[in-house]
Order: sequence, then structure tokens, then C-alpha cells
Amino acid sequence: MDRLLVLVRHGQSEWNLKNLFTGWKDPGLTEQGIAEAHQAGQQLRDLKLTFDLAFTSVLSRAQKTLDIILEELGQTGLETYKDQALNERDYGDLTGMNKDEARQQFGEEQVHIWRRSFDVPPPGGESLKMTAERVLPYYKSEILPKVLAGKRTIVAAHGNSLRALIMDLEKLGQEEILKRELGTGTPIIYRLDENGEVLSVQDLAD
Ligand SMILES: O=C(O)[C@@H](CO)OP(=O)(O)O
Repeated sequence: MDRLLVLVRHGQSEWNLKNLFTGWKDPGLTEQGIAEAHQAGQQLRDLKLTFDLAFTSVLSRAQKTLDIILEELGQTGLETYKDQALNERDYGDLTGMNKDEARQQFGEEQVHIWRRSFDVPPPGGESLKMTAERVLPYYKSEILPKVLAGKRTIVAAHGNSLRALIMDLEKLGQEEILKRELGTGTPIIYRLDENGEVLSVQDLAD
């Protein structure tokens, strides 16, 4: 049985382009982001992958990325579940702030800790740990059982909601996840065994 799970971060958003902390804000995709989503769909099509189910967040940049990918695959209208459990981490008080200005104000190291550490939340926001505490229960109750039942599944979500999931899937430690960056619009293809353990991983960024 093919237990296929594809994760894809949304294409570049307007706020990625402006270098703003985004979190739960809902900017659209840029032209480049739209092109990245088309390319992701084409890559999956070249690999002859199709899906039975899709999951995404309630944020439009992830939904739009998914729509474009499904369009490229000729799968528009695929059964899709949208849930805020898959939203980007809430960036709290940093939301809307320019990342370079934040570095100037708070220091390079502090900003890196807020962005990439496991358990230090940005002021008023969610740490990666807190993000994982909503992503993983949703993954385990809603997504994984479908994958294990042989439903080929794609999840279009966000840098940090996916990092939380990848940390669990790939059993990465806190030091390893600190360095893990996800490109916009880049699919990562997992095949799982009957217990949900990763058999293989193919990052199309490589
Ligand atoms: O701004 C955000 O919401 C995220 C993703 O773009 O940023 P970061 O790279 O800091 O995780």
C-alpha cells in the first residue's frame, strides 16, 4: 500500500516579499508565489503523483497554493479539509513588524531565538512547541489515519506549522529543527510505514 504524505509550504506571500512577520495575518501570494505553486504542481505531475485528499490551513496563501497545485494535477475540487490547527505560528506582537527592523530593535540573536528556537515564544505569540501542540494532535487524529488507510494525502501549510510536523516525522532534536528552513512552494514527499514511521523522504528543493 502506498502511504503517501506530501507537505508543501505556501508560495511566496506579499508579506514574505516585504519581509514582515506574518503569523495569522492573511496576505495573498505574490506573482512569484503563484509561479512557485505552479512549479510545485508541475514537479508533482512529473513524478506522476496524484492525491485522494488534501489538508490546508484557514489562511489564503496556503489554500491558494493548494488550489494551483491541484489545478496543475488536473485535480481541482479534490476533497479538502481546512483547519486552523495547520495555520502558521501566531507571531503575537511581532506580527506586521519588519524582520530587519526587529533585529535592529531586539538584536540578531534574540530575533533568531524567537524565529527558530523550540520553546521560546515571541511576545504574545506561539513558540514552535506551542505550535506543535496544536499541529500534532490534528495530524495524529485527522491526517495520519487517512494516510495509513492508503489515502494519498497532500498538506499545504506554513513554514512553522510544517516545521513542527517535520520535527515529529523525522524525529529531529531541538538543535536540528533550529536549522531547518523550508522553501516556499517546495514539496516534500514522505512515504510512511504501517505505523506512520517515515520510510523515505524526498525534498524537491534538493
Ligand atoms: O512571518 C512568518 O509568519 C514566518 C514565515 O514566513 O516567518 P519565519 O521565517 O520567521 O518563521
